[in-house]
Amino acid sequence: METVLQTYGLTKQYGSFTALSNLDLALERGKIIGLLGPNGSGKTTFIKLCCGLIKPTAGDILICGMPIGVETKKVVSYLPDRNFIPDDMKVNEMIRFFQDFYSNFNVAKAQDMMNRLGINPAAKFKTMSKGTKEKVQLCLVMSREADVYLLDEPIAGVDPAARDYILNTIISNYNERAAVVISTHLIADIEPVLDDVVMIQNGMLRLHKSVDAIHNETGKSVDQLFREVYRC
Ligand SMILES: Nc1ncnc2c1ncn2[C@@H]1O[C@H](COP(=O)(O)OP(=O)(O)OP(=O)(O)O)[C@@H](O)[C@H]1O
Repeated sequence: METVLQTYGLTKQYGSFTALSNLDLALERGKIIGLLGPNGSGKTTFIKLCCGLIKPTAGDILICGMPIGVETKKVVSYLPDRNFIPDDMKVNEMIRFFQDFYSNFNVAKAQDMMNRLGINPAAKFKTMSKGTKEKVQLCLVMSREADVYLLDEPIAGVDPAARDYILNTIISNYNERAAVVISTHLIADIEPVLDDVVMIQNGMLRLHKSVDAIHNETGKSVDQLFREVYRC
């Protein structure tokens, strides 16, 4: 399987605090990868580094063989852990904005996903509930034909029925040449769609394994293993 995202000795310090330490990771195309770890373990830091929003203190990241820059931003689709749509913008305006901004944005796909989720394209963002806002933003991000999707806590506020639809349809039906990285604490919900798991702790890589290997080697679910590894 071809590597699409690779890090070598990736380290990020905020002042004297080390948030990520010497991370060597290779993520493959065609995989949905759960990025797991307790609060403050470095998940968002990792995602922001891969998006080019912050710069590493040391180490390198290659996406599709390229260092982080303009070219990687074209092939990385990023869902931040906070709202990115201006309050007064309507959904259909945001779709046009994405269309203008990203050459790889598939308008029909976005409209279809939003239609299935019952989202009113004429609604202003500020009038929507927390969960609906998350759905709109995820639909936009997943409608880009990207090589790497980086989703930071994508469905924390979404109700369980919509969560199933999102996981089974939107996240599972991504471009098969891509890798989808999902940072989440909703492990039991997301586990059925995951291929691989990356666990980090105090900014260090704790485990990178396929979900099947975890099941076979430990007889445990990822959720059970997580609770054991990170027991307080
Ligand atoms: N801009 C910053 N300045 C200083 N410290 C920071 C900054 N951003 C993050 N940190 C620290 O780096 C560590 C990792 O933060 P990060 O947000 O990557 O964790 P996380 O795994 O995403 O956490 P959570 O699960 O709570 O979202 C934390 O200790 C955090 O306080």
